[in-house]
Amino acid sequence: MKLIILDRDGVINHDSDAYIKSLDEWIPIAGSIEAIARLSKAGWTVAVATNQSGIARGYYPLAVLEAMHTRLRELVAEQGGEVGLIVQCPHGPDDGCDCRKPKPGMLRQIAEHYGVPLSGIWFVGDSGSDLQTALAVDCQPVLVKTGKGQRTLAKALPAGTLVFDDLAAVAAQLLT
Ligand SMILES: O=P(O)(O)OC[C@@H](O)[C@H]1O[C@@H](OP(=O)(O)O)[C@@H](O)[C@@H](O)[C@@H]1O
Ligand SMILES: [Mg+2]
Ligand SMILES: [Zn+2]
Repeated sequence: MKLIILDRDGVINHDSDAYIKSLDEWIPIAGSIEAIARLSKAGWTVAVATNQSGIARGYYPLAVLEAMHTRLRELVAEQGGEVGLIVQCPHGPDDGCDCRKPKPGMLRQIAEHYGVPLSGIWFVGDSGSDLQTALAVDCQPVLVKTGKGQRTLAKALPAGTLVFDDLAAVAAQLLT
């Protein structure tokens, strides 16, 4: 199966250093919804792995997070595509969970859900933590320049990291 895993904030939707705390603040990055729909219609399974420590920090309730993901699914469905499994880590940095990136627990959960190995699967993110998460389970680290991507680019990247302007460019590469 053709599986790609996406980080959410800074890849699918705009990110903020003040967290994305409401449905109104959840704004898709130009081309990202269409990119997910294009991949999906071409037979790709598009999963999402997202840290959401704002839950643990009390910035927004789980219901708001779920409303954002419902909106994502609706927008992609309007383009004829569908979003696969969305996995989130609601924990804080000090909670010692196994799912908060750069730990690879969410990627492992997605792989187990679909019954596929993770090796070589593209994991698309905007932060260094996303790249480290990919490397931890032999995924292909992919950086986009949206969100925190430019900041991440300013530092050394792991060898072999693929870099694209945005998710639309990632999809264009995979669909050529
Ligand atoms: O990029 P993904 O994983 O989808 O989501 C990132 C968000 O959960 C937030 O993660 C926070 O990091 P801390 O969780 O406070 O270290 C900050 O980077 C926020 O700017 C950001 O909105
Ligand atoms: Mg991100
Ligand atoms: Zn967690």
